[in-house]
Amino acid sequence: MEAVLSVEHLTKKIGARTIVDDVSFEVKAGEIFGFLGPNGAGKTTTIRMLVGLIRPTSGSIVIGGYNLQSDFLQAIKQVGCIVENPELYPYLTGRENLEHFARMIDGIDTKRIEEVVRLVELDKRIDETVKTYSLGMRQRLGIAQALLGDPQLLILDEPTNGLDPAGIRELRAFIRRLSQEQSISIFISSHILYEIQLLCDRVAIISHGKVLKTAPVVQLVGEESKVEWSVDPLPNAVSHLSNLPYIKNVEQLGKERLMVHMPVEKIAETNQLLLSSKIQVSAIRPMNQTLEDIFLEITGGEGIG
Ligand SMILES: Nc1ncnc2c1ncn2[C@@H]1O[C@H](COP(=O)(O)OP(=O)(O)OP(=O)(O)O)[C@@H](O)[C@H]1O
Repeated sequence: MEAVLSVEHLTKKIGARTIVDDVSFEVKAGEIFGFLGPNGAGKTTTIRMLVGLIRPTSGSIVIGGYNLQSDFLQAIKQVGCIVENPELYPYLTGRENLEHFARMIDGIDTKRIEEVVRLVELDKRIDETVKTYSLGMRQRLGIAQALLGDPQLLILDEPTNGLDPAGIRELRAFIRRLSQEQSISIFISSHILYEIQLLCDRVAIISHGKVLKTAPVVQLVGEESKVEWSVDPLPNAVSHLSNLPYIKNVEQLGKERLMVHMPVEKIAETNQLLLSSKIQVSAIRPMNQTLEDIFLEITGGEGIG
């Protein structure tokens, strides 16, 4: 699949500190790509480089085939973004805000404004002042503004920050619809693992300025599973399970309960084996592994900030 954004060996040093350290990843056409890391990991600094707000110390950024360093204007035309909060004028209406930003981009007519308003589903409220909007509506107006120039890539920095759970759900559904209905790739940064897990196709995990892993979300979540087993007698079960090559870890939870790190597809086979060894199995509960667990594993137990 074609890459809409290609980042290679991106590094940003500020003074003696390396804030972004040799970061490489690709965002493919049509995908929702998650950029996941704790506070202070270097996400915003990376995004500020992606949209040309600050210069990389080294490395390259290619957007829609254009190199950001050597072909800045063409490259930047391919991107719509909201870094931190969308900048909106509260005393103007939603439409007036869009008209204002449209004046700064060549070739945006009222038809395009109507289109983006429909896309972000603000038709009914677009002629009201922004100060009457909820935070979720402001976010959507910000996204409308980012979409004005019909970009190939939309970059959203922590878009759910400050939203309530209903607002987060709404924004998630909206982003998914946007990705399905428009030919646009979406890059979302977040420190909320659950968000990325629910929304993204692929994810890069960043910590201390370095990308630790890039993988499809399903692969990450599927790779590692925890299964809780209720067994009796427990010591026999532990010794049998510990000898199986596909079992990574066996943790004792209670007198009869074990948490076993294993592939979900091996549950039936393992159950047979325990039963044939006269071990009673009274319950098997696969736990939903979250990206949080995976993050902790990759970073060797470091918190998520
Ligand atoms: N101009 C700067 N001068 C010095 N340090 C900086 C500068 N900009 C960022 N940093 C530091 O670089 C680190 C990464 O910051 P960045 O904002 O990119 O992280 P982040 O992953 O976006 O986290 P957050 O979600 O908290 O914004 C932080 O420790 C921050 O204090």
